Amino acid sequence: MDEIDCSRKDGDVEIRHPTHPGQYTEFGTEELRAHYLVEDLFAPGEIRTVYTHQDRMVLGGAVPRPGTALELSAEPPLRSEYFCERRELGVIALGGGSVTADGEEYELAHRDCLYVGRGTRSVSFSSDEGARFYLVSAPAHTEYPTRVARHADTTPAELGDPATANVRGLRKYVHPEGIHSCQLVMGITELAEGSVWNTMPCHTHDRRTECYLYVDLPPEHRVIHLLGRPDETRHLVVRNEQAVISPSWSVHSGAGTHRYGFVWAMAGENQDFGDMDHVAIDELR
Ligand SMILES: O=C(O)C(=O)C[C@H](O)C(=O)CO
Ligand SMILES: [Zn+2]
Repeated sequence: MDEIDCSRKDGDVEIRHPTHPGQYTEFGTEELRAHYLVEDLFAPGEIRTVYTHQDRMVLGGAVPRPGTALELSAEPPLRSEYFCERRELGVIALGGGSVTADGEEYELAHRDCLYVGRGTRSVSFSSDEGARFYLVSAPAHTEYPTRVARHADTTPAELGDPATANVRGLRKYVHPEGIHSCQLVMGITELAEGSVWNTMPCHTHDRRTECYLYVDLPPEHRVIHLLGRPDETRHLVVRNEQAVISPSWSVHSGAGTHRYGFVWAMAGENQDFGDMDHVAIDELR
């Protein structure tokens, strides 16, 4: 296959084009990574963003230096005056810091979530503790209030079993019974010590794109993330704080060489968490 331009830049934003489920089977390791893996979202003193045409989600990382706030701007691909002019934004703090939205400061502890509604003109990030902020945005048709969900106040759904090495707690932050949004559904799943599998048995969801950001993985460890159609899977070897974009036709599951957690975020046709196309383990190939 000819080399393809799968991650061009527009301004400072990396652009990812959608792929057809017939294409990825022809991809080698580098093309798989260039299409589906987001490797370097977090850099000191920068806000980095990746615009995927999969449900037009934007993934980002903001890493403010102590004493200097970083302001989120509307980069050229958005063709808008300010970032949230037509978009909503979910933020997960990785470390303690604050987000200021239209002059209101929200203090976030590690793993807290801030939802920023459409129409918010200014959003900035600051931290004296070296926090990283993970950003996920989707187009929004109306305005919902900006709100915080605290990790400490959210009761996780307990999933999995020690016998299948997939004991994990799933916290929902942005969802129809929690923080209201137009499209975004977002939360965090944390594996128990000794568990390594996420989202197995796995699923696709034909009506949404889903992105995972892996966290809590020591530098020398990796997650083997499964993607592709259930009957023809491929894998990505993923480091800590790297993200994976899963098209609607792709499974999204993984096993780590160590316990870890991951931020999951979806956008698309509906917000029904249970709207999954389940795949039995014996259907996987
Ligand atoms: O551990 C899990 O299972 C998950 O966290 C699943 C994701 O939330 C997901 O894929 C939702 O569609
Ligand atoms: Zn899913």
